[in-house]
Amino acid sequence: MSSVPPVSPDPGPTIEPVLASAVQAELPVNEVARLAALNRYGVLDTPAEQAFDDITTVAAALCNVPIAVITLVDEHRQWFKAVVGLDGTTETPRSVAFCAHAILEPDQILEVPDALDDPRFARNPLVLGEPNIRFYAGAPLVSPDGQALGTLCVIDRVPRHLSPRERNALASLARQVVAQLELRHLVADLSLRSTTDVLTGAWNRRAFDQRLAAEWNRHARTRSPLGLLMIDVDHFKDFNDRFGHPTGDGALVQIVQSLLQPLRSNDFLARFGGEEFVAILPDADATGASEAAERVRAAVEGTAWTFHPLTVSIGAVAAQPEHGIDPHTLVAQADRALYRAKQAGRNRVHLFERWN
Ligand SMILES: Nc1nc2c(ncn2[C@@H]2O[C@H](COP(=O)(O)OP(=O)(O)OP(=O)(O)O)[C@@H](O)[C@H]2O)c(=O)[nH]1
Repeated sequence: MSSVPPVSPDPGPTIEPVLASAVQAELPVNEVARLAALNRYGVLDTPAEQAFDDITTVAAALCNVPIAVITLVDEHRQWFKAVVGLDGTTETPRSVAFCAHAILEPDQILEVPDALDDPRFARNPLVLGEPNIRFYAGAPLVSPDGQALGTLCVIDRVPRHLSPRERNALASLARQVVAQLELRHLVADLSLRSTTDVLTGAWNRRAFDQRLAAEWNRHARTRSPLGLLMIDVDHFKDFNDRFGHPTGDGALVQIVQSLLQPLRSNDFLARFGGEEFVAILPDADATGASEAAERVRAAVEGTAWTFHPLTVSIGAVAAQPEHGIDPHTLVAQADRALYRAKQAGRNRVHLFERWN
């Protein structure tokens, strides 16, 4: 065996590899507000939707390009809400995103006729490799408060230009993307308002009915128990009479905080009406429901009240699938148990146990 290392063959003249590297866009001056506006829409990582898919389809057809994308520029990535012509791609790093450059000028379409001729993009990995971008035009998606959230962009693998009509059409479609985002945001907001109690911020009766129906179905499907607490503030009329209705309103707000504090994150608290609240306790059997009720009762009793101490009485109940009851009966039984707790002196829990 020789200790002399083998002589490597002459490598010949060196060829510099063309290294892909992106010229990163600067951050917009209003980046914090821009990201806040984007997050307000709650659109990131949502499933595909026909209305957005339709817009990219129309954009690709109008501009006669193989690729069109609705892309939203998140903190470290651009995420695609809708895409034509890029199978399976849902996001790329922000560092290589053309759109990260486009959002710097919210009032203009960024048009790159030939990426290989543009020092910002000539060595971009999306140009030198898949999807081999040569032409790019991105119309910023500008929210009503002036934040550029991302772009509607059209892309080709050959150099080209947009005609003035195509530019106008692309800008119009970008406005339609924002209109769709606004519409969805408004609907979500309205839906939240219609299920929230204005005074306390707790879920309202409508939300309770919906959640009880959903939890009841789950309870029947998984054959897991379902607990329910009916909670009523004690002597609240006296409190109102003594301190006035507005102070009573403040106390109801404080009560909701006390009621929520011992509940688990998947429990559901709603204002049933007036000074009565209801909590749905998924998977809680009779023992779990009465223990949770006692924790809730104690939390209210232990609250540092602003005006005068308040207590609650609680009717607790838990359904097992073999009980063969319906959700209305569950609520009625919790109400009966609450009545018993009131009769027994208030500031206490009564567990409903007898089904037959
Ligand atoms: N401030 C305020 N009071 C409310 C609200 N909703 C219901 N109430 C009051 O809650 C009181 C309920 O009175 P009652 O049903 O007699 O019950 P209670 O005085 O709590 O007596 P028990 O339940 O038997 O302990 C009434 O005075 C209602 O006006 C509200 O939104 N704000």
